[in-house]
Amino acid sequence: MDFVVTLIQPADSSVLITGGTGSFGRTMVHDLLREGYGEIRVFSRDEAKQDAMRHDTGDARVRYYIGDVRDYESVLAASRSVTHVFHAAALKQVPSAEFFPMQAVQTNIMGSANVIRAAEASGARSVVCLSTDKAVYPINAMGMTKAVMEKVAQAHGLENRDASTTVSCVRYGNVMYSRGSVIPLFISQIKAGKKITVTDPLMTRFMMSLAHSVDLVKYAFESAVQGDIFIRKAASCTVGDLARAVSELFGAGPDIQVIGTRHSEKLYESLATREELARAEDRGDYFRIPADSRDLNYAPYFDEGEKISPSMTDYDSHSAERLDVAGVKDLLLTLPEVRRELEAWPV
Ligand SMILES: O=c1ccn([C@@H]2O[C@H](COP(=O)(O)OP(=O)(O)O[C@H]3O[C@H](CO)[C@H](O)[C@H](O)[C@H]3O)[C@@H](O)[C@H]2O)c(=O)[nH]1
Repeated sequence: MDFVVTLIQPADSSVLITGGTGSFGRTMVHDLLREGYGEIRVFSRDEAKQDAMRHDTGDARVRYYIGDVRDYESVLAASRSVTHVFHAAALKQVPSAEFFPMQAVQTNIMGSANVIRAAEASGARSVVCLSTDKAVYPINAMGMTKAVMEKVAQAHGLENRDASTTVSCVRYGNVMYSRGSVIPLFISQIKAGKKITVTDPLMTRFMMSLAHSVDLVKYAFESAVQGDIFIRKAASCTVGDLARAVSELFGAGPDIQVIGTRHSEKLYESLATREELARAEDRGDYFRIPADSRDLNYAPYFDEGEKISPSMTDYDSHSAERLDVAGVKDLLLTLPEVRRELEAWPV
């Protein structure tokens, strides 16, 4: 059978971004506008953030939809005739998901199922769902609900072999300088003349720039097959080295106070398990983890295992390429936000 590949031109595409007013959404909108996309729909709950974004962006190709992923009708209304969906809406703060796990279930699991169902009902070609390293061996409700979101995304193709919408996921590490994260916190502590609060100097995290996370979503968007999970390889660092790098850049201390590990956080994060890596494709900057394509007949799950080399290990932030203090400083200086903070700070 011959396959006819029809390439959709950006100008003929209509993209929906759920959670579109967040850092990812705003960056993606600007990228898509630059690439000449015909219509971009920003879907979110907060009218004030949409209003601010409308003023900043000032482009009639961007349309704004108020709604909540928990409400199927509101997602469906925003999905009509879209060609692609980027699903970024989530409850992603670890503590709030711990306090209110059912809220995380409703947004991250039920909401994601609604987004996928609405995309399929609208004939969209693809959905890319944003996940996190905290979904791998999850210990907190945010990670657990994101892990189930990944399963829901993969079940879409398993349950319906003729599905017209390709659903994939991407897993992020920590996005540097994202709202409420540790880098802006360290900078504000230095600027206020306070000690830098470090949980555990030996704790490690994957460091990703926002630009790299947008690249990862675009990569999935361009190359995903039903049920794929994509990971972008990233370097990691210890929190102690991160604190030292920020202090040196801002000409401070280092004046560090060790406060201890917070509830529901891990010493290190994993972007992929050894079992996933055993069937993953190494694509240079990325790993592609294909979905388990055994059918819904239970027998193959019990009778057909995979041989995995004993030398295969997880891809985690303890064993990944490790940046030293100089390397972290170089990476920090690639971030426009950090450069802006430095310009406004007399070192
Ligand atoms: O005062 C602090 C706060 C944090 N940390 C450490 O800095 C690292 C990063 O902490 P962040 O709070 O920036 O990030 P988390 O890994 O806890 O979680 C982040 O990434 C998640 C996705 O993986 C969610 O997006 C979440 O909202 C976001 O904060 C962690 O090792 C943490 O222990 C400190 O040393 N001192």
